[in-house]
Amino acid sequence: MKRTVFIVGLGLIGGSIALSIRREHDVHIRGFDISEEQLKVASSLQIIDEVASTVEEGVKDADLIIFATPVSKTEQFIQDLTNYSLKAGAIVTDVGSTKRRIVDKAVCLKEKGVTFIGGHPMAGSHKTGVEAARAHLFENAFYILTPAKGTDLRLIIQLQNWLKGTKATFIELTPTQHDRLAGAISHFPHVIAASLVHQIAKIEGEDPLVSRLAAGGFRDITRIASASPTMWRDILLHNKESLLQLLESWTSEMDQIKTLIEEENASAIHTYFQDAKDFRDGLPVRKKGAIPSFYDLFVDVPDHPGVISDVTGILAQHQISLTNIRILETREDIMGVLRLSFRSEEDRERAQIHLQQEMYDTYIL
Ligand SMILES: NC(=O)C1=CN([C@@H]2O[C@H](COP(=O)(O)OP(=O)(O)OC[C@H]3O[C@@H](n4cnc5c(N)ncnc54)[C@H](O)[C@@H]3O)[C@@H](O)[C@H]2O)C=CC1
Ligand SMILES: O=C(O)C(=O)Cc1ccc(O)cc1
Repeated sequence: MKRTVFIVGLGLIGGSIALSIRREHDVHIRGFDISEEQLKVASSLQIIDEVASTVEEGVKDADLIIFATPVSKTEQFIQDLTNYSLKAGAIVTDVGSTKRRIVDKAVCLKEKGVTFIGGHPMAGSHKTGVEAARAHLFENAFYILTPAKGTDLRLIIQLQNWLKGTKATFIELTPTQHDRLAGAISHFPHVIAASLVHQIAKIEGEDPLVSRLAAGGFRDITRIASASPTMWRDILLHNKESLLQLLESWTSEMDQIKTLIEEENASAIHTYFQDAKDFRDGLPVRKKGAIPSFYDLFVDVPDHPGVISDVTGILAQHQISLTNIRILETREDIMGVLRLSFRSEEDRERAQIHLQQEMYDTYIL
C-alpha cells in the first residue's frame, strides 16, 4: 500500500516539494489549500492526487505532513494538530523561512506520538503559486533541518529520505542559529530591497523619469522586492529580534558612510567598496551537494518549436559558450525549463543579462 504525504499550502514551495517527493517515491499525495484555484491547478498538473476537505481530514492517515504556508499560519496549524487524530509515528515538518517560533510551538506535539522536525529549503524565488513549482527548485541548495534535542536520528534520516528528490544538501542548525543567519542573509536584504523601491517611488512623485531609468543594477538588487508581501510580513514578525539587531547595526554603518561622504574621505570610501568586493568575490559560488555543481542558469521557456534555437542563438550572438543544455520539463500548457550550464560565473552572468534583455525569465538556484 502506498504511503500518504499530506501537504498544506500548495504554492511555490509546497508544489515544488510535492514534485520532488514524487521523483523518488511512489506515494499518494494529498493537498489542502485555502485557495480553490491553487488546488485546481495542483490537481490538474498532477502535483497532488487528492484534495483534502479540511486539514483535520487530511492528517488522519498521513505518514508525512508538510506545512508550506506562510509562517504565522504554520504556527497556527501546528497548534490545531493537538486537537486532531494523527497516525502514530508520523513525521511532521514545515518549510518556513523562520524556525524558532515554529519549533517552540511544535513542542505541543510531543504527546501526540508524532515527531516534528523543522525544515527550511534555502532556495526559492520571488514568484508565488503552484504554477511556478518546479521539481528542481532546491537542487544543490542547502536544506536546513532544526530537529529538537533528542530527536531519534532514524527519524531525521527518514525525513531526509522523503526529501532526497530535492537533491539538496541537508544541514542541521538550532532554530536560534537558523533565524540569526537567515535574518542576515535573507530576511534583512528583503527589507533593504523594499526600502530601495520605496525610495524610487518617492522620487518618482517628483520626477517620473526615474522609473524609466531604473534598470540594470537597480533591478538586480530589488528583484526580491517582488516577492509575496504576506509571506514577508510574517517572516519579519517571526524574526523580530534578529531583524531589530541587524537594523541597528545597519543604521550605524549608514551613519559612518554618511560621515565619509560628508568628509569627502576618498580613501576610506574606496576601502569600503574594495573590502565589500573582496568579501563578495570570495563567497562560495555554490555549495556542492550530492551532485557536482556547475554554473547553471535556468530559463523558463514557452513550449513552442524554435525556442531552443532562439536561446542558443542569443548566446552565440554574444559569443557565450555552453558546456551543457538540458530540457528539464515539458508538459502541455505550462512553461518548460532549460538548464544551461556555463564554464564560468562570468559567462553565466553575461548569458543572464542577454537573455533577460530578450524577455526570457531566468534564475539561478
Ligand atoms: N518563496 C520562497 O522562495 C521560499 C519560501 N519559503 C517558505 O515557504 C512557505 C510558503 O511560501 P511560498 O510557497 O513561496 O508561498 P506561496 O504564496 O506560493 O504559497 C503559499 C500557499 O499557502 C496557501 N495558504 C495561505 N494561507 C493558508 C491557510 N490558512 N490554509 C491553507 N493554505 C493557505 C496559499 O493559498 C498558497 O497557495 C512560507 O512559509 C515561506 O516562508 C521557504 C523557502 C523559500
Ligand atoms: O528569490 C530569492 O532569491 C529568495 O530569496 C528566495 C527565498 C525566499 C525565502 C526563503 O526563505 C529562502 C529563499
